[in-house]
Amino acid sequence: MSRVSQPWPPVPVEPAVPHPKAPSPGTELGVHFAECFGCGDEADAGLHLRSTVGEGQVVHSRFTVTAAHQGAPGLAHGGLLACAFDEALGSAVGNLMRRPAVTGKLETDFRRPVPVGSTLFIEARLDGIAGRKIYVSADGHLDAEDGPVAVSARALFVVVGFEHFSTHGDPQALEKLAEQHKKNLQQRGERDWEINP
Ligand SMILES: CCCCCCCCCCCCCCCC(=O)SCCNC(=O)CCNC(=O)[C@H](O)C(C)(C)COP(=O)(O)OP(=O)(O)OC[C@H]1O[C@@H](n2cnc3c(N)ncnc32)[C@H](O)[C@@H]1OP(=O)(O)O
Repeated sequence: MSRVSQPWPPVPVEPAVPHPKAPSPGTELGVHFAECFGCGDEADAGLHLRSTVGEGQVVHSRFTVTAAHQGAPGLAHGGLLACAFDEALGSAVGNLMRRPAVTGKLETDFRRPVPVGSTLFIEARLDGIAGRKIYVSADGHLDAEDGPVAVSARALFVVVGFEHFSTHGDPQALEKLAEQHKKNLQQRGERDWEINP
């Protein structure tokens, strides 16, 4: 099987213009939900991924691979790396577009092994939007922002209504998420999001 990839985005798109109230470059984004496996500080074995807004339509994320993330001895599990990209890409979509969206499709290219103890620096970017479909991609650099690319990913996020989470998820935990979001905005001196942006 070759690494030659299909055109991306796979359909004609409009530029994915960040929301006028999107956090500005340099903003540390904080945890979006304390129990989130990707970023939550209450998820002990989680990835504890941290993200910062970059220039343009980019979010920079990073996480350090621990023994809890192993597949083969001393090496990160590929599924966990995919999880990190899901989180990093979702963070770019949620924070820059300020629209609730879920992952519809996520593909990963694993190019180099990622050892325990290494830090992956993930640069995620918005590639375009077509109706409710938001296309994003990311590269994960080993141990430095300009380190060798170990993993790349592409994903489609689909914009959903808030009822997606209240209908299918845990409404009580959803309140916790809303509180966390408010706290993050207050810490950044910003106002709350609009439900209908
Ligand atoms: C608000 C402020 C935020 C503030 C700041 C928050 C920060 C926030 C950080 C979050 C960071 C966490 C990031 C983790 C994010 C997850 O991990 S989300 C969890 C994993 N994903 C899921 O559970 C989704 C499960 N799937 C579903 O619920 C439904 O299939 C979907 C994706 C909502 C789509 O269903 P639907 O709404 O009925 O829409 P549907 O017509 O089927 O699809 C819409 C379009 O997408 C296309 N499509 C859908 N799936 C696919 C696919 N797999 N392949 C190709 N095309 C597809 C369809 O063909 C269709 O295209 P068009 O016909 O419009 O051209």
